[in-house]
Amino acid sequence: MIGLLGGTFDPIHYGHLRVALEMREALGLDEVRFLPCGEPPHRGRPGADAKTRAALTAIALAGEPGFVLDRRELTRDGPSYTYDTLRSLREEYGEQRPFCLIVGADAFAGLPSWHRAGDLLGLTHIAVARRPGETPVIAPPLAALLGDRLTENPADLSAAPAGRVIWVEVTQLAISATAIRERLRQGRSPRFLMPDAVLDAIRKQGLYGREPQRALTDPGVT
Ligand SMILES: Nc1ncnc2c1ncn2[C@@H]1O[C@H](COP(=O)(O)OP(=O)(O)OP(=O)(O)O)[C@@H](O)[C@H]1O
Ligand SMILES: O=C(O)c1ccc[n+]([C@@H]2O[C@H](COP(=O)([O-])O)[C@@H](O)[C@H]2O)c1
Repeated sequence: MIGLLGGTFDPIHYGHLRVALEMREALGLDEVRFLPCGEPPHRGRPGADAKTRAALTAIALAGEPGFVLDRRELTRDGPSYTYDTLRSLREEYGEQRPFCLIVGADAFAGLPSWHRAGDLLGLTHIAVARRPGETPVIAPPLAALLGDRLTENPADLSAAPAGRVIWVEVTQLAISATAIRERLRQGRSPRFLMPDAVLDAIRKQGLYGREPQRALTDPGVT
């Protein structure tokens, strides 16, 4: 089964990486494809352009087997609708390969407003990252989409190409790209919230505002 983690990744951080890894383990995914949005459908313009966000994502994934950068949303015109991405993946992998779209609970709550929301579960399973101890609140429009598709058994997902929804408990890391951008803008460090290699690239390219120079050189510490 292929895991699909779409996001604006503006920039990628440990919240994304950790959820991908725990989903891979919990669901026995063959790989997790990270799909940076070209043009995010439901939000304003990102802080960095699509090519840059994808390049930072590539840096973050380097060296982790089974984590793959998928650039297909970057080259499409218009909003990066997940429905179009799933159709494109189906053309590549055929109708039988199980897909599992990975989403955070926040993104999942907004699912009814997505483009062709009613058709998505015909193309993929969905795994929702749940905080430990959290009882998911499912509003009526989402309940209508879900029907009886909820399962607690990962084997139900491997057994079919699409159509089931599972909640997976993941270590909650209260990290958001918004908070990272804000820190960078204010000259505060986002170190340890994201891979050092990603932060180095951000600093080198002067993205998301500037951080102050260190007053002292500290050999061996970056
Ligand atoms: N800390 C986190 N833990 C679990 N899932 C996360 C976390 N941060 C983001 N996600 C999920 O990853 C996917 C992509 O998220 P996105 O790129 O919008 O990151 P973000 O940090 O939420 O960004 P922003 O703060 O700019 O909204 C979404 O499904 C989102 O719910
Ligand atoms: O297809 C849609 O209409 C749609 C609407 C909102 C979000 N999405 C997808 O959900 C993923 C997370 O979105 P975001 O805005 O939290 O980065 C990303 O892959 C988006 O393309 C998709």
